[in-house]
Parts: sequence; C-alpha cells; structure tokens
Amino acid sequence: MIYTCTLNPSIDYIVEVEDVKLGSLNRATKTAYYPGGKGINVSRVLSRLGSSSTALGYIGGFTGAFIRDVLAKSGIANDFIEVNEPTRINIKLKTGKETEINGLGASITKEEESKLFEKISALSTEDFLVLAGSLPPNVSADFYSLIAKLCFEKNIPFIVDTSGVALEGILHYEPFLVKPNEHELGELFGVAITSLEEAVNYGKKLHEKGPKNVIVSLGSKGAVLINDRVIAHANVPKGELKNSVGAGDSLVAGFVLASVSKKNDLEALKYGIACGSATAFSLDLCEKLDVEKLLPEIKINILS
Ligand SMILES: Nc1ncnc2c1ncn2[C@@H]1O[C@H](COP(=O)(O)OP(=O)(O)OP(=O)(O)O)[C@@H](O)[C@H]1O
Ligand SMILES: O=P(O)(O)OC[C@@]1(O)O[C@H](CO)[C@@H](O)[C@@H]1O
Repeated sequence: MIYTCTLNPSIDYIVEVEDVKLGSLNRATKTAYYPGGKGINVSRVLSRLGSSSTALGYIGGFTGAFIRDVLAKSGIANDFIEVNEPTRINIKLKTGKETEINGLGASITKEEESKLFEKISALSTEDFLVLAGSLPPNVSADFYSLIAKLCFEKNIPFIVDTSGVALEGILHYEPFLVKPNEHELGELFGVAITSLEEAVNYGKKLHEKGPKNVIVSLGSKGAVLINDRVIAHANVPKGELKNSVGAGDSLVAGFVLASVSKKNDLEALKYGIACGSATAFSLDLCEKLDVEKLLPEIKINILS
C-alpha cells in the first residue's frame, strides 16, 4: 500500500481576479476550494490514476472536516490524526500570474507527534511512504529526519518532497526518491541553477549523499532523473499552462506509481512528467486520460 503523509495540509482557495489593487476592494471572477498539501495531492493524483493510497498526517477544525469529506467522496482512505487547531487555508491568487499565500498551519502537540510515529512504525517493507510538504509551525526542523531514520531502520521505502534543512537532514537515510525543483536544489548547495548542465551536476552531488533516485524538476523545461543506472532528461509536452500548483506532487505520484508497478526508470520518468504536465494544463490535478494523451509527446534524452 502507498501511504502519503502531509504534516501541514491545507485547503487551497483558488481566487481568480482580473486586476488586483492592493488597498482596494477586489472582486473575484472565479473561486474554487480543493483539499491541498503535498501528500494529499499525491493521494488525489494516485486515485485519479486508479491506484489506492492511505493519507496520513494531521488535520483539524472545519477546514480539516472539508478535506476528510472530499477525500471520502473520492474514495481515498485516510488515517489522519485530529488536532485542536483548524487546518490552514492557502490562497492561490490567479491574476495572469500565480501568487501564493500559504498559511502557517496548525500546531502539533508532543503526544500527536508520537501518534504519527506509532502509525509509521506499523508500516511494512512492502509499503511505500511519501512524506511531502512543510512542517507545522511548532515542530522541530529534524522531524522529517526522525521519520526517515525510523523508515531506514525498518526498511520501509520512503520518499521525501521537501526543501532546505528538512531535506538535508534525511539524505543519508537513503530515501527512494527526493524531488527538489531547480531553486530548491540550488538553495541546498548555495548556488543559483540556471542551466540543464548545472541541474545535472548538482543533482549528481545530491545523489551521492544517499537518495536512490533524484529528480530535479525544471518546470516548463521538464525534469532530470539521476540514479545508479542512468542520467536522463525528459522534455514537457506542449500545452497551455493553467495551474502549476500540485504539478510537482503529480510528478512524484506518477513516478512512484510507475515504480511500484515495476516500470523501468525511463518509463517512470516519462509517466511522472506526463502527470506533472497534465496538472499544469488543468485547473485542478491531472486526470488519467489527459496523462495518457500526453505520454507519446514526451521525449527522453539519455545523458549518461
Ligand atoms: N509550464 C509547464 N508546462 C508543462 N509542464 C509543466 C509546466 N510546469 C510544470 N510542469 C510539469 O510539472 C513538473 C513539476 O513542475 P515544477 O518543476 O514546477 O515542480 P514544483 O516546483 O515542485 O511544483 P509545485 O511546487 O508548483 O507543485 C515538471 O517537471 C513538468 O512535468
Ligand atoms: O506550504 P507547503 O507545505 O510547502 O506547500 C503547500 C502547498 O502550496 O503545496 C501544494 C502544492 O504542491 C498545495 O496544495 C499547498 O497549498
């Protein structure tokens, strides 16, 4: 079973406004609400691709109830831990450009921290855990590293999609996959990544630190996969960018699903890219039919 874990979920409140004027009343032309947070997005994409998963993490209040309700209606199993404060609302403002304001999120008690460790301890080597997104405001920066250590010791395959110190602290626990975008990768090494060559070079340095697979996602420039067997770049198909929120999560969902379905490295990269791009070309997350339509357009270039 694939498990996703979202420590700091959200409702994503999408607001389209033609021309925002700061300091004035602005009226939206369109609004929508989606359950959000990176792990939850992975679960939602997996469900759309026809695969089951169980969503773990913390949820609270009326906003948490909305997330539970939408996931239940989509048939997505969850084993969330209920917390006292409401789950945050993240504003995704669309004005021709995409502007995001993410909330802080609900605080977690020590007891709630332990409850999550108990749930993760119960996973087996046949399972797969996807840990994704930011940490709740009062949780210590090594929280992901403690979960990664637990997975490493119990041989539970895991993926971490996060950035900064939280990402740095898990690398030596040999995650199955890390997927920084080019900015997050640059931030780790204190450089600005401006070319495919630099993405490959720093991606290789990241791979040397322990992860079995590194995918450096490059937005409209595709992504690079680096592992012990291959270094390959995939382009993106043509399409109109409607929404990049969740594109990275869709790439992770597609790659994981293809990997657990025993597809080879290049097929898994291709499938991940198709999912990421199908989301970028939709208002919400990708649908399976759109993913399948894009697959033939994706070209893989083996770099070594
Ligand atoms: N403009 C675009 N056109 C086509 N595909 C895109 C575009 N932007 C993103 N994608 C697809 O989504 C994948 C992930 O995108 P990106 O590198 O922006 O990840 P990310 O920064 O983690 O995204 P996010 O945090 O917004 O989910 C890309 O590798 C690509 O397949
Ligand atoms: O604040 P975080 O946890 O870094 O990111 C949260 C978030 O921006 O990521 C998802 C898209 O990847 C959205 O659903 C959600 O609002």
